[in-house]
Amino acid sequence: MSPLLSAREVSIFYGSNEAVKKVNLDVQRGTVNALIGPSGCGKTTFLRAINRMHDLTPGARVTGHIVLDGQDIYGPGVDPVAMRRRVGMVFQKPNPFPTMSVFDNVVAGLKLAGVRNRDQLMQVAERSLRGAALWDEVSGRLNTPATGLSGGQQQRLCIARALAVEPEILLMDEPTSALDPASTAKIEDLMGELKKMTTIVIVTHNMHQAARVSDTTSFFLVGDLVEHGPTAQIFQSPKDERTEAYVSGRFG
Ligand SMILES: Nc1ncnc2c1ncn2[C@@H]1O[C@H](COP(=O)(O)OP(=O)(O)OP(=O)(O)O)[C@@H](O)[C@H]1O
Repeated sequence: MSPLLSAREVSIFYGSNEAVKKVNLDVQRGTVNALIGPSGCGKTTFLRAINRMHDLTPGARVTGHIVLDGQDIYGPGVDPVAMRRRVGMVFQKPNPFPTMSVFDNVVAGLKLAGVRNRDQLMQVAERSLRGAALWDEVSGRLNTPATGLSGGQQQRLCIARALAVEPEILLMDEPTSALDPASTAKIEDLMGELKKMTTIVIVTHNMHQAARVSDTTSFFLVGDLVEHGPTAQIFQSPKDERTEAYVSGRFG
């Protein structure tokens, strides 16, 4: 099957600084893909390019091609707002809409798209909250403020919010780095279920996490994609000695 996402010769510049250098990467449908590497190597920069977030950063420039399900997202005539609807994003720190209830947070994207039918919104809210393994904890408090949830619950709420609009791909930028170990474990457990619904690209600093949750791993080093392959191979028998040094904890 053709990959869901193909990056071809993708370079990303901040002014004259080339933070990502001619990256080629394929992501298969229904998989979890981890981006690993030391601080400042370009993982987040690459992730954000998949959502055209650099359009909003003054001085940032993306060259090359990122093809999502057959469409070059940087192609002429592509509307970035429409394109971003196909891509979900979960950030490092949970960022629920603070003035909204749990329910309104989950269905915010649908409401923005004009859906008003209460039954339909309820169905989507339940499906998304179940998908994010949060339903049982919040089904009795859907109309209470989202800010009343714990940090881990807020992050799963953000995952539910992303799932509600059925993204083709879900980008997660260190989604557990602000969470305690129990909440982290819950989100890691969730990954296997999430990939039945969508395709995931996750940036993580935590190599154990990458090894636990991902099918493929990409190792970045100062802007280069040094090695990409099945996670077991990257961690147990990497081909490049720099990957070997990193995954065995000798630097980074
Ligand atoms: N908005 C920005 N403006 C200018 N330079 C930036 C910007 N964002 C990132 N950079 C630079 O681009 C390079 C890659 O940064 P990036 O945040 O993508 O790395 P990272 O691998 O995600 O790091 P970390 O693991 O610390 O989050 C770094 O040299 C960083 O300083």
